[in-house]
Amino acid sequence: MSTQHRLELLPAVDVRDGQAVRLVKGESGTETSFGEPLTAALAWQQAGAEWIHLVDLDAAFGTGSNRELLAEVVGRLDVKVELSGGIRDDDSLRAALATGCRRVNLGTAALESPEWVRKAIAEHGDRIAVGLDVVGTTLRGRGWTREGGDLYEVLARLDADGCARYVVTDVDKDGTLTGPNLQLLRDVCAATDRPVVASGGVSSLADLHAISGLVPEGVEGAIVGKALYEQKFTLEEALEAVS
Ligand SMILES: O=C(O)c1ccccc1N[C@@H]1O[C@H](COP(=O)(O)O)[C@@H](O)[C@H]1O
Repeated sequence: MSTQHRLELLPAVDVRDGQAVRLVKGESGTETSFGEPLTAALAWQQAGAEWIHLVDLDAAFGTGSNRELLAEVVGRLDVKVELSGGIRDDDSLRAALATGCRRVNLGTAALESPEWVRKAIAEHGDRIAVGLDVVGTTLRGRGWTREGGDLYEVLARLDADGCARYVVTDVDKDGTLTGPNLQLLRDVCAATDRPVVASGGVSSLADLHAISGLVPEGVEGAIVGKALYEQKFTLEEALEAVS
């Protein structure tokens, strides 16, 4: 059970081929471009963001890397950064943590390399989060293209390994502006005592109110992407709505 009372908001900056983009359901080829990642991240910082959720989509899809660009973005920001995409081995983890980001989010590695993730959690504590990207209750890895096991079995294993928090994405909601999967968030919170960051589907301030209602159950934060880029509301309004 959480003792925190205000939902944290994490504006998303997803980077593909050097550009800030939004995808629909994480499908490659559905990109809408929103310009320079640094410009987007600085705009969210200027608007009051405490966190930026920064994703290297090329690394997640295995189509390349934006490592230097993302390191530059983290270095130019004064706010906390959750960095993800393609962090799957010692080299990529070392490089990600060396950017100065507050924490990294591991996806595929948590499905395919449990021993390595256990070691990473033991060494880096709460600088490691795990992204649980799900369709129904089946996890997805490798750019959300490959099935990776049962959500609750993997969650139990990660809990036992000491994972500090989870970023839970309903893949079918992501980038659709159709509202978050509140039941999924409730179910995950009921299955773990670790904080949960909600991701996927936020479309309105009412959605943020609804996610805020789950803070007592263990939801700590919410990632907001397309709704901000398509100006469904401003970040200032969102921060006010969850205050
Ligand atoms: O955020 C997306 O839209 C996304 C789409 C497709 C794949 C991954 C995506 N984002 C995040 O990438 C990491 C997982 O990367 P990896 O599996 O560790 O290489 C995770 O945070 C996803 O939510």
